[in-house]
Amino acid sequence: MRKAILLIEDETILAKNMGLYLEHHDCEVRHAETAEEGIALLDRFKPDAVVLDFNLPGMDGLEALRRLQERAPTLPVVMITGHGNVEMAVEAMKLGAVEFLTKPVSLAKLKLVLDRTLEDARRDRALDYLTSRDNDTLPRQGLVGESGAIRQLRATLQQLLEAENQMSQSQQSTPPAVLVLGETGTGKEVVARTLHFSGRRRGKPFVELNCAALPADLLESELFGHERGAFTGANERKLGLVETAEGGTLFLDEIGDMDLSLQAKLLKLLEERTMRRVGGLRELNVDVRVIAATHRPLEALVQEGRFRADLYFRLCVVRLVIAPLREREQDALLLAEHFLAELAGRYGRKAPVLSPGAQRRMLAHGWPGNVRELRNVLEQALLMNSSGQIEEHQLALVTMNPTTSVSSAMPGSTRPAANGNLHAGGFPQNGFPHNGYANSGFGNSGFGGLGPTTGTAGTATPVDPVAAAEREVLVSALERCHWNVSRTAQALNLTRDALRYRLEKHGLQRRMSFEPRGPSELG
Ligand SMILES: Nc1ncnc2c1ncn2[C@@H]1O[C@H](COP(=O)(O)OP(=O)(O)OP(=O)(O)O)[C@@H](O)[C@H]1O
Repeated sequence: MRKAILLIEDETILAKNMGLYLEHHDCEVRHAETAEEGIALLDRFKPDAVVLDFNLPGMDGLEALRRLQERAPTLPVVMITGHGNVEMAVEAMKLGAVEFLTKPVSLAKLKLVLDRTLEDARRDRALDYLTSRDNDTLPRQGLVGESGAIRQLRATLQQLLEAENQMSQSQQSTPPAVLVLGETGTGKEVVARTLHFSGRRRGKPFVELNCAALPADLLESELFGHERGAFTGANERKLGLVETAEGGTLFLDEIGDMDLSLQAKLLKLLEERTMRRVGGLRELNVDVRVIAATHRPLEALVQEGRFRADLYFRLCVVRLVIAPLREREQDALLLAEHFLAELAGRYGRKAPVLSPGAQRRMLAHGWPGNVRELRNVLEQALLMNSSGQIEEHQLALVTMNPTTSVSSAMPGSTRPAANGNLHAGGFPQNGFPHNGYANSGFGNSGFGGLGPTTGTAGTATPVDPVAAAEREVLVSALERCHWNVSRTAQALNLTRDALRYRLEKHGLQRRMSFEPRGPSELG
């Protein structure tokens, strides 16, 4: 991306040379001969950095620096002066100048300084973003649940936190790695966040990365960063997430999917507290606490040679296992109450209660998608409900086709996956699963309460209960949002395209066209 650089320099030849050089290196440059002119350019040009001369006609460089800082406190300013002006340089640094160059200016050095300055600014912005996002997504109540398994987990977390607090400052202060195991949706990330935000590192970044989401080479550069020119396309030096998490926590989700070659680098990080950027020559010291999680049986992966045993043992210094929801059924109703209150608040409604029938249904369900599934089912039920009481038939609990297996079964699961249920998934972007359920007994699962749903042409085709539920959710949300597509998509957490696809599927777009806003919204 081209960087915007504002030069405030009254020496025309120097300014021209700097401008040409920077433009040649993919910068967009504006030049002002006085501080007043430069400050006036700020709003229009919105520079990424300013190069400011000390000795300017009119307002001098220090005063200009003060004004620039007032107007744009995070804007990096590089100062330029003649030789020997040490006092002024010190003053400028105190005022927040990021760098100081003396005349004659080496253009290559100026470029290096700007590169570094802009990279630091990028990292600061990333940290600000991560911190604000963490504050937004921090679970307010931590782990909800009163089952023996959750109480035990909370007690272990408490012990861990106390042990960390007692680590004396003189000792190696990076706490040991933690491995969190549990089926998908059991709350592994909640545990990781609880450890970070309740511990000594809470003021530092919590950085998460899903190791299954990227191919190995991208993952490596994402984690460890790279030097400029390390590979084709590496036009700039980039800091990795390990460095971004300095002083804080790196949460590596789906660690079981990490490539073997990268596992070696991670082991080095854990053992020696050092890392090297891709294409870099220097070992860098880092202080990052690693929390890794997976729904896969890591022990089995070790035996198969797909996960390094030494890394496994290093990660296992603290090993936390979260029981699946079906093994702590009593938590289901507590979690339901918690989510209904939270979601009702979000949708600006009064929290509904669960009817006795709905409670029984929830207690009998297998929850293969665990707490995430429970939350999604309740969100959907809440959207469909207007009576203040959620009935059994409003819970879209999908029973799994016996031929479909849940890949996430953990060792120790008390119920074979094939007897469980398929993740119902709230309102998936690709729609509710509705193939293959015809013979699965799904029709008896309580959707009858939605009433018969006609097809687009009103023909008496056999009712597909999942499609019926989906249609019901759509209609109810559309009505609440006065058939406004954007607002409905937002309410259902869908993209406009995904919603449009679904409206067409259910023949609902014709109805939209009668609404004044409909056709243009549908695009
Ligand atoms: N005990 C709990 N109390 C409150 N909320 C929970 C609890 N467990 C899970 N959740 C919520 O359930 C959802 C899924 O949890 P989370 O993302 O932590 O699961 P996960 O095990 O990391 O899943 P995955 O393996 O798919 O990454 C989140 O919305 C989370 O806030």
